[in-house]
Amino acid sequence: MNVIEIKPVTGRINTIIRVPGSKSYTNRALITTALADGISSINNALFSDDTHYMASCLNSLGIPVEERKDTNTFIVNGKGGCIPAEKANLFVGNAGTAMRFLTALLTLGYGVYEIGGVERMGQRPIQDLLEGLNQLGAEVKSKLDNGCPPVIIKGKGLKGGKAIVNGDLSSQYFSALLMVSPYAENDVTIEVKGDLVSKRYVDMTIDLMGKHGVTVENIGYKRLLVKSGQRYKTISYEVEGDASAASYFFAVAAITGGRVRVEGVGKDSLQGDVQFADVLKKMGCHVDRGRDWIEVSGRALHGVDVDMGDMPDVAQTLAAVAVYVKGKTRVRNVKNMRIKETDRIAAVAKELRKMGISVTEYEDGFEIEPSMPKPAEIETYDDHRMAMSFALIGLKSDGIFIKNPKCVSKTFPNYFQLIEKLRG
Ligand SMILES: O=C(O)C1=C[C@@H](OP(=O)(O)O)[C@@H](O)[C@H](O)C1
Ligand SMILES: C=C(OP(=O)(O)O)C(=O)O
Repeated sequence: MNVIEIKPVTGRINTIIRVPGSKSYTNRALITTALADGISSINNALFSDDTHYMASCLNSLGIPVEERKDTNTFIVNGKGGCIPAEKANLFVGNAGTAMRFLTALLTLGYGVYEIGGVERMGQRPIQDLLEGLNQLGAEVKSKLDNGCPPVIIKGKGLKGGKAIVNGDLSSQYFSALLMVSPYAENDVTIEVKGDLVSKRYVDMTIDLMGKHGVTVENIGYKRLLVKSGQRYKTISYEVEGDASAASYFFAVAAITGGRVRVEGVGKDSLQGDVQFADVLKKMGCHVDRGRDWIEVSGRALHGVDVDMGDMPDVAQTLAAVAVYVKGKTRVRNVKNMRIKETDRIAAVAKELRKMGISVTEYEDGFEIEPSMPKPAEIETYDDHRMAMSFALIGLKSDGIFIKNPKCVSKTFPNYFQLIEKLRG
């Protein structure tokens, strides 16, 4: 495991950058185009661990996915709702979307399938999705009976009907259910028990399904209705830039007092993480938006008290910014950060404390009382977002080292090259 030092920037940063395609849209599109009948292309796709796991699983299932590296395109030869393989043992690393979406996809097959991942994947809950699928007539279970992967799917087609699913852990369960529902024998009604977390990801799913000509009725995130018999049309799909990836560059502007325009994601994006720019605005940054870009300029900043329930993946980015502002920052309503790549609330608190910063940990978030960070070697817990966020702190203070920086390959393989390029 190697370690890199992030050195402070010297001059003022004033730059334009383009971030890779969205992980969430790329992995959704791999599923929906696999279900369409014939050739689709996914352009400006993200090429990273999470999307490679998804693509290689589809290939193992007999659904050909070709990677064109020169153009960041996936060419998918969809099988119209059929899963050619009758047996497969799939590995998805720590890709939550691949695990959840493939579990649902395989209920449409006829065969026996197993999906597993790295050790941490074996601690990330999936029981609510399994119960939802079983209510729709599937036969899926947690192999070790602990509500977590590996999962076993005895494919026999999906009947449809009504499923009542807890909304408080992950929106990915709902995206997974929605994407396969048109291929169920009967109409599907999904009832959300409690309040749904990460709602914007469900909007993204419905939006992409719409691009294929499939409609979903969303009744206030309480009931989701999908008519059976709808079929995904093949598409040539342009993936927009990844808003979570963009957050690190907005934070660069905020922390260093510079100006960064990120191209590839703009004012009409449905990605919840674009709201990170609004949080920075609340802290005192200047924010501009165009059709295909968002620009942040740093100013003197102050702490905020924010609900990040619609953007859990950028709460760590905010933690890095919070170190350099005046006054406390409180992040709320992101309890499910604890079940992601690591327990992200505990990890943020522990690593900031190493730098001498005072942090209060809550069940649903954290509060940071800023002070000048002391030199520290930061543990990243194999969490790409720990590595990417905590590196930002090093752009303004000496002696910040990041352990295992390669873990950024989960969603952003060239992250550190882009950060280095900012120095000009
Ligand atoms: O649907 C998606 O693409 C995602 C949903 C979110 O997960 P939860 O719904 O589990 O919060 C997010 O954290 C993840 O990175 C991607
Ligand atoms: C939580 C994340 O990923 P996933 O749940 O898709 O593994 C993430 O990318 O921050």
